Amino acid sequence: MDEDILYHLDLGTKTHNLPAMFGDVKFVCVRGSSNRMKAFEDMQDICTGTDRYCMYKTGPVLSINHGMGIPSISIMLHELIKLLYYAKCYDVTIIRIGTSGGIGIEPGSIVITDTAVDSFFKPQFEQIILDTVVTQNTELDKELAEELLKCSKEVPDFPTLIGHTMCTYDFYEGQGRLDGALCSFSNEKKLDYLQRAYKTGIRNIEMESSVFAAMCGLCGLKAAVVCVTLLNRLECDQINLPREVLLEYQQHPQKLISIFIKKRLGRYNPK
Ligand SMILES: O=P(O)(O)O[C@@H]1C[C@H](O)[C@@H](CO)O1
Ligand SMILES: O=c1cc[nH]c(=O)[nH]1
Repeated sequence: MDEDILYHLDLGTKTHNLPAMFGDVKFVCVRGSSNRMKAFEDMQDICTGTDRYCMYKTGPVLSINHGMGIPSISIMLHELIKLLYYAKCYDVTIIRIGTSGGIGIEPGSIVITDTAVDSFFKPQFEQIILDTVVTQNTELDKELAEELLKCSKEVPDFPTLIGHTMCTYDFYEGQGRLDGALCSFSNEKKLDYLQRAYKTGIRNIEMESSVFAAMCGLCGLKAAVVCVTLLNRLECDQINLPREVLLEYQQHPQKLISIFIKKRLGRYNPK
């Protein structure tokens, strides 16, 4: 294309010098909400002309939010990956830092995803392209997951593990919840489903990992998904912890990723 407008990011190849703005990026942290982004970086939003996404950059670290669910993160990833390409970035590591519902593990734990699975526990993402269902691979980078697990030894105050992550299209019935506006199954059916999920190695549920793994894999980006669990779905559906506790939990993956980045940059000084 003579010109490419990254519409949802309010950036473009003719209006912005993308290599000058982003050429040194080595780490991209993506997360759901823009507020959480603000807590991460006290910086000027790069995507000022749009309220779809917010983006902040500190040296080699780019942070961007992706909203909720597969369609929202997918749009952001298309434009972000093109941005990295136009900026001539190389050796980029991309990490989704998120929240999730845990299965059979203590709330506050971190799950580093090895493979994202769908609601049938299959390690795949079904993308509809034109009128064809295209099945894409959802495995994440194993070495990166191990490196992150190693970094977690520096933050022993919360358990961290590697496991499968189930990615759904909905927060309520789609995640086997009984507390939505619609509720079409029994508590027994719900527990049977979640226990079967646990037996296949699934340790948490969220709503973006499958398309994230698939798109990053297809584009050759080393990617990881690191989510804190806010509740144990074998015990409840409602997220009923006090706001302060939830905010503290959300810091867990952030602390881990900050150690990981500092270590990679040779700037980690354990206290
Ligand atoms: O934005 P985060 O990482 O918290 O994402 C999870 C999955 C859904 O987008 C959202 C539902 O509460 O939480
Ligand atoms: O249960 C949960 C908690 C956070 N995010 C989800 O998608 N599910």
